[in-house]
Amino acid sequence: MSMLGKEIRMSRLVNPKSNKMMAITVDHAISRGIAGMTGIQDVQSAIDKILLGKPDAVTMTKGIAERCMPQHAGDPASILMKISNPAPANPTRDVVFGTVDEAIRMGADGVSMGAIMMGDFQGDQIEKVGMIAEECMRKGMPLIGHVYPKGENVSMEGRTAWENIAYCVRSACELGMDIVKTTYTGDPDSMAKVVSCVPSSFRIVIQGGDACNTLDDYLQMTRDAMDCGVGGVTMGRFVWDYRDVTALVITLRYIIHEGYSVKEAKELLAQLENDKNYDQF
Ligand SMILES: O=C[C@H](O)COP(=O)(O)O
Repeated sequence: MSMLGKEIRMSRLVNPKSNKMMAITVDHAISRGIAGMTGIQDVQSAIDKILLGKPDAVTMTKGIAERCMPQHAGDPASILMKISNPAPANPTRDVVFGTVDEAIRMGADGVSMGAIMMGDFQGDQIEKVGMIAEECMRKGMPLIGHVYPKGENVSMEGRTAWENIAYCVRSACELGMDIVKTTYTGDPDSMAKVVSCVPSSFRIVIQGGDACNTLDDYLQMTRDAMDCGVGGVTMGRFVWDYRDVTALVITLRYIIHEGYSVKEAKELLAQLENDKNYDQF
């Protein structure tokens, strides 16, 4: 079977210079509600600001893509089509509500789905991922998994334990995903152990929201993750809750793709927030 479709789409998701992927997510409302998600209540505005910062991709559901992306049809950023989410009433079970065909029809370069591991619905989650992975393979579509150890059998501390993160990452690889998005363990040494548990061609990217309290911590986590072998980010809340979304997207892009240190990144961010000269970066 030809892998050309997957290869072409993957090449749009990953920066050729850095070999990292930088995606921003706006897919939170179904699982987290909308009242507390102030940065994406006006989702069109959030997407417009994010795309001005030139990420590689934006993760969203089909309905938001249909309504908010037509005016960005010429933008090089890819759509990652999120086809599942947990509902607040059942937080340990991702429910699939979209299809690979819809993602293809909307011009997406990847399908994104979640799986909550180490909980009551783990078997169901594994089964669904396996089936979507097979369909993605057949249709030439990369599959990005949001795979977290957040089931009933995991304590709050266990959600960032390297053993549990490594289990999620390894499972994603075994189930046929192309990229896994998961939680940062909290330090580069334990994250490097996670990275060592999958073949080097398998890409791990990290989320951001829960892990950090301050801007410094967030930038440092991103720098450390890139340095210990993590293959990119798919970040949401911290980015679109920031007072200058476009400036932070550009700053993260310079950490991820241009190798900026935290110090260089903070200088760039200050300059961008002051001058608003986004188009020069
Ligand atoms: O897709 C949503 C992610 O799980 C959350 O990303 P975030 O933690 O950076 O908001």
